Amino acid sequence: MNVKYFNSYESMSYFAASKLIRRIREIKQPVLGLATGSTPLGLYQELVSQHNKGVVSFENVITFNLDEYVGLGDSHAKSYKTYMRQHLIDKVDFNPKSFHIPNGQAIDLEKECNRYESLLLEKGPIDVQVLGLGHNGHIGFNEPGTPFKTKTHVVELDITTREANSRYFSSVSEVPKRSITMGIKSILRSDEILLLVSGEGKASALDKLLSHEISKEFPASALHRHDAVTVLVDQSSL
Ligand SMILES: N[C@@H]1[C@@H](O)[C@H](O)[C@@H](COP(=O)(O)O)O[C@@H]1O
Repeated sequence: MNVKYFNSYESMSYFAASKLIRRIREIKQPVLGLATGSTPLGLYQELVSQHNKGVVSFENVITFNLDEYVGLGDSHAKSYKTYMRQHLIDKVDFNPKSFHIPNGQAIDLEKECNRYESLLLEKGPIDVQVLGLGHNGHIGFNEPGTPFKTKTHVVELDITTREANSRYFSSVSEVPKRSITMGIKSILRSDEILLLVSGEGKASALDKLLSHEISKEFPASALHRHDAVTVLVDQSSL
């Protein structure tokens, strides 16, 4: 695990964007794994800005998002699908058919998880997977206790996760109780992983990760089982 420290959120985001752009230009049909939350917003802003300058095209890029809330989808302002459209997909020359995200409104959630996992296997492996870090060490929505062998599955969200994410909703009771997330196994299949760490209160999660203790009680520790992980730390925010 390679760890890089940055003095500002902007420099971390710029570095991450440059890395993705390099890969997009190297590979004929790049497959990116994307995250939501506050952390990657600067990265997406930088990708859009570089696209507007003509530095990068997303025409041939395929993307897979990590997760989606159960019950939310196209028409909901707080769905991760809407987030991705607002911050990246609708702002660049992206082929909408190449953007994949679990369908949180599927009637049969188990079937939806299997469909998403099969699609990942068919179109993958993911060339670069972007991750954020939850305060409790979650990656995607893989909460503490998730076995490392899990594939795309339905999760009961921790109350601490719902509270942390309630800032996007009018109250914590509006935050869905479940989500669909790529599993830890699905994430570890990626060729390369970029874990972005930014935000108040993330210092203890980062310390835990860097202690190298591997435990399913701290999902991000599974990343020690992958040999191409870079952790980008925005020191100014911790
Ligand atoms: N499901 C998302 C994760 O994909 C995200 O990486 C993490 C950190 O969020 P933030 O970047 O807002 O701190 O928590 C959320 O719940």
